[in-house]
Amino acid sequence: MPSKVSLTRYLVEQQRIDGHIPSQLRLLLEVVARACKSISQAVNKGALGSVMGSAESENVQGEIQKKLDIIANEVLIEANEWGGHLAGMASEEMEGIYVVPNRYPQGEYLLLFDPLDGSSNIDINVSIGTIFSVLKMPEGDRGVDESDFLQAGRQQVAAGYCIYGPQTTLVLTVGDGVAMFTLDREQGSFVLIEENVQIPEDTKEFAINMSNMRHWDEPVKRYVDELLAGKDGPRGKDFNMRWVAAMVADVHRILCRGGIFMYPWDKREPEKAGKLRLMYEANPMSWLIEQAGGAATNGKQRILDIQPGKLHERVSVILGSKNEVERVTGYHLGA
Ligand SMILES: O=P(O)(O)OC[C@H]1O[C@](O)(COP(=O)(O)O)[C@@H](O)[C@@H]1O
Ligand SMILES: [Mg+2]
Ligand SMILES: [Mg+2]
Repeated sequence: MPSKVSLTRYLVEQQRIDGHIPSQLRLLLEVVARACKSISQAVNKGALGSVMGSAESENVQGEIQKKLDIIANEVLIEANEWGGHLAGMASEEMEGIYVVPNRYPQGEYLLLFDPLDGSSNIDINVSIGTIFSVLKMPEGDRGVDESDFLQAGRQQVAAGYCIYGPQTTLVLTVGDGVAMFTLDREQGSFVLIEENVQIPEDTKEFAINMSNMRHWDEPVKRYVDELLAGKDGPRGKDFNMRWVAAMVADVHRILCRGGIFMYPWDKREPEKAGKLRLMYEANPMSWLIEQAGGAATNGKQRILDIQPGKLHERVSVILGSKNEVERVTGYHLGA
C-alpha cells in the first residue's frame, strides 16, 4: 500500500481485495471512527471544555458516571443513529438497548460499545478509550430486541477500540488481522500505521491489579507467585508489571509488544463472574487479541465461545501472549 493510507482507503481496499466487508459495514465503521474523532477532541480539551469530573448520576452497573462517559455515549448514539445503518445499539451507559428510530436509515447491524473505558483516568490526564463490537441481526428477524444482541463473541463481524493517549489511535479487526490507524489532526483523518499486528507468544510483562491479590482464586495466585519469584523461581526469568487501570491502554500495550492482562474472578463479590463486561469489553478485545495471534479465556474456556445470557454480563478475563494465557488457563483446569 502507498505510504499514507487513510482508514477509508484501507476499508475500500479490503473490500476490493477480500470482498468480505459489505458497503454498509464499511460506512458504519467510518461513522464510528468519526464519532471517536469527536470524543478525542472533547478529551483533549479537558478542563477547558467542561468535560471533567462526575455527573450526578449512576449507570446500570451502579457506578457514578463521569461527564465524559455521558458525552461519549451521546456522541456515539447521535452519529450512528442517522449515519450508521444500524438496527440497534447497546452501551455500558444504558440499561436497555437503543432501537434506531425508523425515520433514520435502517440496517442489519448491531453496535455495542463501552463509550469511555478507564473512566478513573479521565481527571488525571492518563490514557482512556472507546471499545466497540459489531454484530449482525439474526437472519429473518423482524424488529430488534435484546435477545438479538445475545450472540457469542465469535459471531462479531467487526471489533475495535480507539485509544485517547499521547496519540489517538484506532485499532480494528474485521476478521482479517488487526490494523492500527493514528489520527492525523492536520489532515483530519485516521492514517494506517500498522497492518497484520502480531503479538509474541512469550512475554516478560504482566498486568493485573495486585491490590486484589488476597481475593484471588488459587490458580491466579499460583501463576502470579511464580512470576514474582523471577529468575530464582520455577519460571527461571524476571517479569515486569504494568497496570494503567484502563483495559483499552493495557490491551494496546499488549498488541504493541506482548504481555498478559488479567482481571480474574475474585472473592470480593463471588456471585459476579468478574469486573469486566463480556459484550462490549471482553469480546471485542478478545477477538483483536486472537486476530493478532494471542489467546483469551475466562480461565476455563475461550471468551469468544461464551453464550451471553444478558446484555451487561460480566466475565473473568485472561488475555494476551498465547503461551502465558495457556499456562494460567491450564492452572485453572488442574494442570
Ligand atoms: O480500578 P481497577 O480495579 O484497577 O479496574 C480497572 C479496570 O476497570 C475498567 O476501568 C472498567 O472500565 P470502565 O471505566 O468502562 O468502567 C477497565 O478498563 C480497567 O481494566
Ligand atoms: Mg470499560
Ligand atoms: Mg466505560
